[in-house]
Amino acid sequence: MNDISSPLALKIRGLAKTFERPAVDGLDLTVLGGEFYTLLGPNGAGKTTTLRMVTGLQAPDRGSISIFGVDALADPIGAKRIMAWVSDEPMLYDQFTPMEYLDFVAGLWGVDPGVAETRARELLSCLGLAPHADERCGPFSKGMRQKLALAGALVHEPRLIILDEPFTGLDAASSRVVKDVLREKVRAGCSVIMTTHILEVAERMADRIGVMASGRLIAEGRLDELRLRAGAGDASLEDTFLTLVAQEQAAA
Ligand SMILES: Nc1ncnc2c1ncn2[C@@H]1O[C@H](COP(=O)(O)OP(=O)(O)OP(=O)(O)O)[C@@H](O)[C@H]1O
Repeated sequence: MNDISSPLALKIRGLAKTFERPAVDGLDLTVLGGEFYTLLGPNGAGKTTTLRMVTGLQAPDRGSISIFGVDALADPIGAKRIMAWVSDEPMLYDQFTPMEYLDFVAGLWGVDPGVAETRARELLSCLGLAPHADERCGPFSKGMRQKLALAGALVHEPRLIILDEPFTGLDAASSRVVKDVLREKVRAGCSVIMTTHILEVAERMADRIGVMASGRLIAEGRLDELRLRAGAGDASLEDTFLTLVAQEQAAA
């Protein structure tokens, strides 16, 4: 049952997926409207599998996923209309120029062509791709492709933006630009959930940080709350994170 007045950007309950072993193991996770949420965890913790289930790329074994009150399992198209997914290996059409790509993606979402063109130019400008707007994407660098994928994900003005490792392979200038665009989106009321291994990004950008291990959320909160939880005093996020994961492994 959809409840589109829900203030929760993302509500995951009892989510589970097993491959050879459980990858996501009864996960409960909530992202508030207007919140920047960062998901941390060691390799294999189940972060990407979680996001792939949220975006409909992987079917869960059990559990529920609601996006602003839209049941993402019962109404995947309704859910996709209000979210964006940026994977760590974006698929682009090499023969398209950025403007053609954005026009194509906007068309899939039924965005009015005039509106789409304005948005496309704004996004390319914000992301520093305006000088390449009419060049074919084929020879683009990884960073340029990553930024164009982000533009493509934002062209239908989603309310929830989901990113898997968006800063991997970006140089300092590109990282800054992507951070600025995401911050601006959150200022405008969007919600973001993002995985990263770059703890400094989580520390600087996240309203709340969730730490996953073995398919479950083992800790969640603001950095000061996580420090308290880890008994880590004024330790860095890296120390706090490593302490939390070690505590979980010791308890397992
Ligand atoms: N399609 C798949 N088939 C089999 N096993 C899979 C598949 N996808 C993920 N897994 C397994 O599920 C577990 C969780 O993987 P996942 O990619 O979700 O972790 P992650 O936290 O994103 O890790 P990383 O930080 O390394 O990206 C791992 O053990 C992984 O090998």
